[in-house]
Amino acid sequence: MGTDPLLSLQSIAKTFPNGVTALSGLDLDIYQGETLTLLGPSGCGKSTVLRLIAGLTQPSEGVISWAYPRARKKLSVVFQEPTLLPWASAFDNVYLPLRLAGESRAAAGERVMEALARVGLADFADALPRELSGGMKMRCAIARALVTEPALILMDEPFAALDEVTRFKLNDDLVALKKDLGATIVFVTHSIFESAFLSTRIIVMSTPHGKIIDEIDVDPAIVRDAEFRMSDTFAQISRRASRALGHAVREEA
Ligand SMILES: Nc1ncnc2c1ncn2[C@@H]1O[C@H](COP(=O)(O)OP(=O)(O)OP(=O)(O)O)[C@@H](O)[C@H]1O
Repeated sequence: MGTDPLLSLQSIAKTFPNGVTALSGLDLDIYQGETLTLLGPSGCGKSTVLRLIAGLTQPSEGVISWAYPRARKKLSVVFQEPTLLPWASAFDNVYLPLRLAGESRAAAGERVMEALARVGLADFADALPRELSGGMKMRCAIARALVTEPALILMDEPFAALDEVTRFKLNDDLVALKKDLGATIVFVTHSIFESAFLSTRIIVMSTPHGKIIDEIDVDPAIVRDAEFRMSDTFAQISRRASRALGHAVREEA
């Protein structure tokens, strides 16, 4: 991890036109190569942070500064819903961002197939979304996010709608992908175990206004495998996150 942040959110406030203040006075640095999770109760502002970073909404106050101007262009977002085009094949869904960037199908083909292979869908390039399971649809959405070779991947509860076994599998796959790609990941989740498994840093947020109430560093050198899930370290991280989350929910009550 470098010492200079890839991006910095400084004194960020976000008040929506209906008067709801989702965030105020938020300071957060995101470092190159980390897997940062934003963990917190529903409504504490996690998605708003992600949407601000993605440029899908603008802060009411404060600034988001990037290490280099191109960095903000090299990001991809994965949402909870895979949002695939129902009439298009897995190949064409993954090709979409390249098509929108003006690339021909032929020129993009190899990269599309490579992205599908990375998520284990090489044999399903011609399948329509309705022919894919929930987990495969999400893999396809991840392949679509990877195909542009982003430096930063923003993931908003991507596995929340999946059953636990599929979720574990996709967590494992994300760790492998991350090792391969080295991209920076910002991951929003409600799940303590998911955050403990994936993260190199956990930011625990609370209501009101997205207050950061704990920050948990997890050694990036830890191998995130089945053994890690059973380890004391994993239990310690989970306990600390759980305690912080308990405070977050009590503050809310
Ligand atoms: N477009 C919007 N207009 C008005 N209020 C909004 C809008 N988007 C979010 N909010 C409000 O801002 C607050 C933070 O919402 P946000 O979706 O960021 O929380 P979250 O932590 O991601 O929640 P969840 O885990 O349920 O997705 C909530 O009170 C929400 O109702």
